[in-house]
Amino acid sequence: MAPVRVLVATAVPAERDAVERAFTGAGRTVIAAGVGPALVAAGTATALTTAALSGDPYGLVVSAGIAGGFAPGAPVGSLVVADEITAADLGAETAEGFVPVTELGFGTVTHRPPEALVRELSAATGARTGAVLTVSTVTGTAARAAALRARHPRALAEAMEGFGVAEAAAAHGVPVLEIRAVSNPVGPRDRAAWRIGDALAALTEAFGKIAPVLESWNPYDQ
Ligand SMILES: O=C(O)c1cccc(C(=O)CC[C@H]2O[C@@H](n3cnc4c(=O)[nH]cnc43)[C@H](O)[C@@H]2O)c1
Repeated sequence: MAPVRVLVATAVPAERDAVERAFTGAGRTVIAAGVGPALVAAGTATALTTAALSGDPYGLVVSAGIAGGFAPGAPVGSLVVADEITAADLGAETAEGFVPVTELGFGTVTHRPPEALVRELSAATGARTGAVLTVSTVTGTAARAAALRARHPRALAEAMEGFGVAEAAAAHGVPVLEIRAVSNPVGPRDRAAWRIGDALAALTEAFGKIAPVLESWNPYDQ
């Protein structure tokens, strides 16, 4: 069986380049589709549609990049593979607190990557597995971090694109993964302390280990 074609969607060129350093070749595409769920969803959907129309569709989509990590589960420098990709701020604020769109009768807030593949990638890379939240606003206070953790006790990391990538993949019936290297703790804002270089190096190392796993992955073995 031929390997599935893989589309990796990152936010910014530095993340794209970090992935491409270890993940290139036939059937592998890495794009920098922009910051935030809407822009990355548009870029991912466009790439998926173009490939499908050309008769060579992708069989797997991966959201990848750096992220904030929730303490103590995901320290700076660690790697996270999502077993759940959840939109954390898609809903309504009410007097009783946040209500997700699903409770308002709309859409979805969670996508689940293929379980067996998540296990294999975690074994190959040493990554932690858990929920990765998608937010439109980077958390900047301890109070917000605590509120997110209270609503999502399984959350290991937050980033800004995973759910957008997953929505585009779901619209095409293609499975999705999210892989994040932690550059900063989720909490009080200290942008100068983000360890971006270390996280990008961890991302490159991870994709070197991920490549052979995806090469031999059978999508019917979910
Ligand atoms: O300035 C640079 O050199 C640089 C290199 C690579 C990436 C960046 C970014 O700023 C990427 C933004 C991207 O990172 C994710 N991210 C990282 N930490 C968090 C966080 O604590 N909360 C939410 N998102 C985070 C996010 O996906 C952004 O798109 C800069």
